[in-house]
Amino acid sequence: MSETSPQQGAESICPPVDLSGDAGWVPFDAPSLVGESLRFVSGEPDGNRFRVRYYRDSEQHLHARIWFGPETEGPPGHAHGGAVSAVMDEALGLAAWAAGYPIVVGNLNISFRTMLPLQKVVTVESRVVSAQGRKVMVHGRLFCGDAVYAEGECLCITLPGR
Ligand SMILES: CCCCC/C=C\C/C=C\C/C=C\C/C=C\CCCC(=O)SCCNC(=O)CCNC(=O)[C@H](O)C(C)(C)COP(=O)(O)OP(=O)(O)OC[C@H]1O[C@@H](n2cnc3c(N)ncnc32)[C@H](O)[C@@H]1OP(=O)(O)O
Repeated sequence: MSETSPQQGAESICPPVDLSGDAGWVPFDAPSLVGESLRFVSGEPDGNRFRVRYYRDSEQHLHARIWFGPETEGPPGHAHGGAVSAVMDEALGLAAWAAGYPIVVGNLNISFRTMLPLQKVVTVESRVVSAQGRKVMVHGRLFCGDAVYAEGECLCITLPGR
């Protein structure tokens, strides 16, 4: 039996993708706000899983430009629902942090509206829609052009003492 190298069968790294923002968006430095812990989604900006860049618009709303790579596959040729959920978890939770609320996510509801083809650049837009006591509600939508792939409602709970 011939030996196989761990490299054999590994997918090669996909070429660069354009994650630039819309006119008027300003790059948002997530690690400077929340530290380096967001590696699950944002940790490999040149890899084959997710590639993410965050921006804020002139009204300070957070936007994410995201490429779903081949390693996010669920249904053949399309993104795994957990991959979409992970992106929404990070992007909507980060939107609360960016709005000044030190939170963790307590509840996240995702509606998967359309299957998301792999190797597509999409946008997550988010809005902090309410803040009452420790509860901060953030809504978001993952889309490209007219195609909406997922919508999310994220209940964030502020952490006392932070
Ligand atoms: C990701 C690192 C997190 C570490 C945090 C530390 C430092 C933070 C630093 C950086 C963070 C960086 C980035 C953040 C951005 C994105 C990261 C992605 C987001 C995540 O991936 S984050 C991980 C997943 N997340 C969890 O791992 C949470 C596990 N969980 C808990 O840690 C507790 O469960 C907690 C704290 C949520 C609440 O616990 P608690 O004891 O402090 O407060 P309590 O239970 O009293 O709830 C107070 C009021 O919220 C209502 N409430 C609570 N939970 C609810 C629910 N599920 N549905 C409906 N209402 C709910 C109650 O009903 C009550 O409401 P009322 O006051 O009206 O009665």
